Amino acid sequence: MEQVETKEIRPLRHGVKGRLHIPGDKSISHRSVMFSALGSTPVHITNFLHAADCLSTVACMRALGATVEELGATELVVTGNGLHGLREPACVLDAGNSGTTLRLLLGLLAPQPFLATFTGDASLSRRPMGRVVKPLSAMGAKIVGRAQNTLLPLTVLAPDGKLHGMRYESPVASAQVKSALLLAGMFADGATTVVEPVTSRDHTERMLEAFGVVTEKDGTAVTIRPVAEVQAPAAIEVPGDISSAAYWLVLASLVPGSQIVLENVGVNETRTGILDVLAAMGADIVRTNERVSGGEAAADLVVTAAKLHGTTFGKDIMPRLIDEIPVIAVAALFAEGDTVIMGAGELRVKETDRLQAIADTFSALAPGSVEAGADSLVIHGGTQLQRAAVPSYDDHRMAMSLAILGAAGAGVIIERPDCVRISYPEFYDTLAGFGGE
Ligand SMILES: O=C(O)C1=C[C@@H](OP(=O)(O)O)[C@@H](O)[C@H](O)C1
Ligand SMILES: C=C(OP(=O)(O)O)C(=O)O
Repeated sequence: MEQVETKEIRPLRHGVKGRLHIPGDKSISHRSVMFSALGSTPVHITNFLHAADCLSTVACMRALGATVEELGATELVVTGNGLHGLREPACVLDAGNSGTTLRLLLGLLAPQPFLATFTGDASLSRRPMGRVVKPLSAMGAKIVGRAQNTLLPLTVLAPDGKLHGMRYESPVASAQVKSALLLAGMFADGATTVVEPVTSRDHTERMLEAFGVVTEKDGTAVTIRPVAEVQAPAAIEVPGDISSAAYWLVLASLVPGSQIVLENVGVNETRTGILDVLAAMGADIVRTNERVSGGEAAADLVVTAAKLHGTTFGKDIMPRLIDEIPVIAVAALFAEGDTVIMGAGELRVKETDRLQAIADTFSALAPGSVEAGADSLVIHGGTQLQRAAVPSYDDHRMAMSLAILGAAGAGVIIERPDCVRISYPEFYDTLAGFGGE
């Protein structure tokens, strides 16, 4: 029988204390390298997220002709060959586990006068790409692939002339869809507008502005016009990732006696849904040292343990906390009363089906604690916990959320734990520093 790697997380015996550096934001790190590759002057990127997903983006951009120098693990200098300077890659582009790499690059490569083929890992090969291929094809892109051009492997061919700008009403609130179309729209023959049901994270719009490209916002609609060139900034400082800070926000809230300071966390309001939900649950989180860098807001977050109670939220806040649902579900498990999460269907098409994964693992660790619907979860707080072995589903956010559940509760054994390398390689070391291993 195949030996499955496991990691045991023990219950913490005391509160967590101290100051933590939070690794760079994943979304902003991807964009910093992609957009710098479109300029013609060097961009010095600091606090870059040195994790597998962003390294997939670095490898793809190198294959497309950009120069990426690594001054250190989290410090890069990226130099492009101008807006029209990407070149045909000599190899297949591997997006690994990263939906952001694949969807944004489909948009960026759709207008280019060359061929590129994408592959990815087993998880990415199951995720839906029709949501970007369909609108890009309507703009004139030629993208072919498995399952009627909706699944990896996918090949982007040179289009016949320029793509056509268009107005697209997206059925999903997705920054990856929006960003793919805005990037393609830079090279189109007219304006491109993306309308979302609810506004998704706006890092693309903010970083484009730092590159001298203005987008126009009108409600949930964003418009980009054709661009002749971009002016790369000399430097980009990536703030800490609130999606990584989320694990410590929940752990310190749950374990009595805790107080920690999470340094330099990105608090762009399209990302701070978790702060609003935890506040509604009674958490004690205070922002200090608020500042803005490169158009992105950041702050230190001071978290003190508090008694949490259940809450209800739905689709309007979902894009602002989409990746934090697994760890919010952990907070709900320790809260008093029920938490109801609605409009969360997008979780079914992430690295794994996260609604099913939460339902199955919580049922093993706290039998009877969760009911999953088609796009909803009800979590019964205060359910009796037990130690058990549970799979990570090779999903970094599931592995980290389960580790927090075990550390704050009765312990846990995580099968296939190493997927945390996707977004937070030092996660287990940090948890061990708190006594959780
Ligand atoms: O644009 C981005 O950087 C991301 C957008 C979100 O995905 P969707 O666009 O699919 O919602 C999020 O889940 C992902 O982790 C990163
Ligand atoms: C969904 C995620 O990322 P991506 O879509 O880039 O794979 C995530 O990090 O939780």
